Amino acid sequence: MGIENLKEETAPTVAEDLARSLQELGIDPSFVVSPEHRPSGQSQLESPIEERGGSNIPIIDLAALGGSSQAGKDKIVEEIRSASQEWGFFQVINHGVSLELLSDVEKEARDFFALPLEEKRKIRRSSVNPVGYYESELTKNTRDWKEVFDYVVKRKDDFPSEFNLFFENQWPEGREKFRDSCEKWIKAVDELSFKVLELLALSLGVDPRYFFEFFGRDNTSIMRLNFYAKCPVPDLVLGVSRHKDQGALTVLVQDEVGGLEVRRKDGEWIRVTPRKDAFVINVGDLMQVWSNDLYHSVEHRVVVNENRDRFSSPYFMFPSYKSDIAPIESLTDPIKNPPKYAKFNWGEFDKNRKDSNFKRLGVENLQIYHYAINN
Ligand SMILES: O=C(O)CCC(=O)C(=O)O
Ligand SMILES: [Fe+2]
Repeated sequence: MGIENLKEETAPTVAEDLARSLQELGIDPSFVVSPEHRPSGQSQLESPIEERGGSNIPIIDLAALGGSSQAGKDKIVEEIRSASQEWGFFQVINHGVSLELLSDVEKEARDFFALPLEEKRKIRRSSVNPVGYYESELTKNTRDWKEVFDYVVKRKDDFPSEFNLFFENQWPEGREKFRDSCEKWIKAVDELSFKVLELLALSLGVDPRYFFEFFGRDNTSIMRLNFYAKCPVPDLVLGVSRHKDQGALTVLVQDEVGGLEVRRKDGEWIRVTPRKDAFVINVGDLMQVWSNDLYHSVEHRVVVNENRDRFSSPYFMFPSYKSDIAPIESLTDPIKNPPKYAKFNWGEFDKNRKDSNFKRLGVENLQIYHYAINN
């Protein structure tokens, strides 16, 4: 009995074991996701979705947008409405963005991320300039296993001073090709995102240009290049922890490696099948509010793997900081469908969220449900 007691006292706990292994691997423990949110093993996810009794994220062909058939266009709008309600996510093909541009930007991005850390850190994002390189982003107070490079279409010259922010692109020195590809890339994806914004407006039954006023020259949309290095402990960390995107919509490309997972209505995590010729689009928190909960901003996360690095590039469509956001009046009804959210200012919301990327908070950061009205 005495010997057993001794053993119990000296045997390391699971937590101590984990800490030791991480130290041996040189991994910062702040990457480790709490057990209930860890990825659930790969094998099940890789069996075809139909075999698991499920359906996958809809693929919508945009080819008819360029044609003259009204029926073709109406079909797209209907598919977008249905996907936004059922999934909050869809993929689009025949979107008109050049795949050559994508391969240029991917190659340049991979070369950039391969630079030594001290080089990349010369253009590091800060709490006052939210664009540039960054390697220690927190999602749900856990460090993401990724590196990012963020940039915007143009410098925001007349940015409201009370936010103590300025958006000034920081380009790595001597990499003209990188900068050139990035600039072409954001222009092309920005154009596509406006097309999708029009389709979303139509799908909600409002004027196709309804949302444009929020996305004038002083919009705060951000293009991101993501690099997820291969990881020796993919079961313990996430490339990005579960989260919802806070903007209007996100337009993303991913390479063939895969790892983006979306939480389906039944709670199951569904892997988005990578397609080089597709953009993955999801409606964000603002679309949820505008639609008065007809559409949902859905949780998603990124799983990493042991064997391959992964590249993705999301464009976050964010409005002007002056924008006030509230459910669209014509979609509400005082009796049958009262507004589910109080009006709030995008600038205050986003600034609060940006600050939480830098500070480790004991509580969840600001979410749209904090503006919900309990009818
Ligand atoms: O890399 C991805 O596939 C998704 C990234 C993402 O969800 C995000 O950055 O908000
Ligand atoms: Fe996201």
